[in-house]
Amino acid sequence: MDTSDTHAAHLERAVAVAVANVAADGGPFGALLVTSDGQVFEGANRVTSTNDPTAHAEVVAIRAACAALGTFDLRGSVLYASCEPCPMCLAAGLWARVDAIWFAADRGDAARAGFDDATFYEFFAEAPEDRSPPVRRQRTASSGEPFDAWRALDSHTGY
Ligand SMILES: Nc1nc2[nH]cnc2c(=O)[nH]1
Repeated sequence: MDTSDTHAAHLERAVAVAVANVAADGGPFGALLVTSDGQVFEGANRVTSTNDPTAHAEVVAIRAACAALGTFDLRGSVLYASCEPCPMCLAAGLWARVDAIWFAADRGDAARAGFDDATFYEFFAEAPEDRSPPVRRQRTASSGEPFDAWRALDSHTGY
């Protein structure tokens, strides 16, 4: 059973990864993915160094764990982040099926350092028709075909 000391120790490490990443010209974000058997996978923000806007610390940690473990399902794992996950990272944690997410600093702290995490949460709080940039549906004749093909295939790998 994880104690609050365990969570604090993992968060301290995520924060240390974030601080070290600043000196390496990366964003001030670090994350740890800890599996149920205690394996630890670290991620540091790599957005500017790899020209990848999705390379947030949490996503980097999830990708490292999935690549090393050979799975897309991290059930039983816990994601620790130096800062509250942005909506993308939160969704990545959901898709990875992690059991819990813990964070240290919050979206307000990130905003004070010039990051848009809080702004992007506000995007989802807006009514869909008021969101900017707009996200609009355009039905097409073939839009159902991918799901038809998926349902028709007995051997598909669900996730
Ligand atoms: N939590 C988090 N927020 C961010 N905002 C910009 N980059 C990041 C990141 O790597 N992690």
